[in-house]
Amino acid sequence: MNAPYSNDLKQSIRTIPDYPKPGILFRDITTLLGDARAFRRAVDELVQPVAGTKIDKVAGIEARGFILGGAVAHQLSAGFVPIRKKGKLPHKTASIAYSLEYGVDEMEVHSDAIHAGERVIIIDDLIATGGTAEGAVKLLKSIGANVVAACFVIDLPDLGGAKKIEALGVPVRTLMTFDGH
Ligand SMILES: O=P(O)(O)OC[C@H]1O[C@H](OP(=O)(O)OP(=O)(O)O)[C@H](O)[C@@H]1O
Ligand SMILES: Nc1ncnc2[nH]cnc12
Repeated sequence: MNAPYSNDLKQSIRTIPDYPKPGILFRDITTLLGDARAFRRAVDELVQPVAGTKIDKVAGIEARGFILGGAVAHQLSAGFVPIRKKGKLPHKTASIAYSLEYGVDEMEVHSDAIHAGERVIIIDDLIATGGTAEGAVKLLKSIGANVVAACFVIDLPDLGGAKKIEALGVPVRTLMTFDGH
């Protein structure tokens, strides 16, 4: 199901040891974003599995999912829905607590961001434990979304996140994997 990726794309990711906590290998996409060809290629590959299908909205997860998700939404001629950290959205929200590889947090979405039954894809840069993406799936479903896919540039398969999301009935697409974490 996952798209083949070029070594070039994988090589455009920078790894920072012990950030933000000791023991974490942080996979930094700013180097991919700063490389025009890699950025375009990543967006094209994220779009490719759903191109030609009806996608009403792209939901991007703060913060790195905003950069990729905005570009994907534009390419699909879909709307964009921000899923934000607690306290940042001005109107009525739905919220959910979640845990991720290096912490716990709470995310929110505007309650009226989705019309019932709209077909939505989730975009983020990376899936690790899947806690963040699981929260996003549950949050979007709670406001009426039909979540048809969750798409990430990077999968850390040792942490099991992609399997967690597939178990919720949402297909997962990723462009590359990094073993270890
Ligand atoms: O699969 P998980 O273990 O849940 O981790 C993945 C999440 O962690 C990172 O975001 P982070 O919370 O660091 O936020 P940021 O994009 O604002 O830096 C990443 O962009 C994903 O959203
Ligand atoms: N290892 C990692 N690198 C970058 N972002 C992350 N989010 C969760 N785990 C991460």
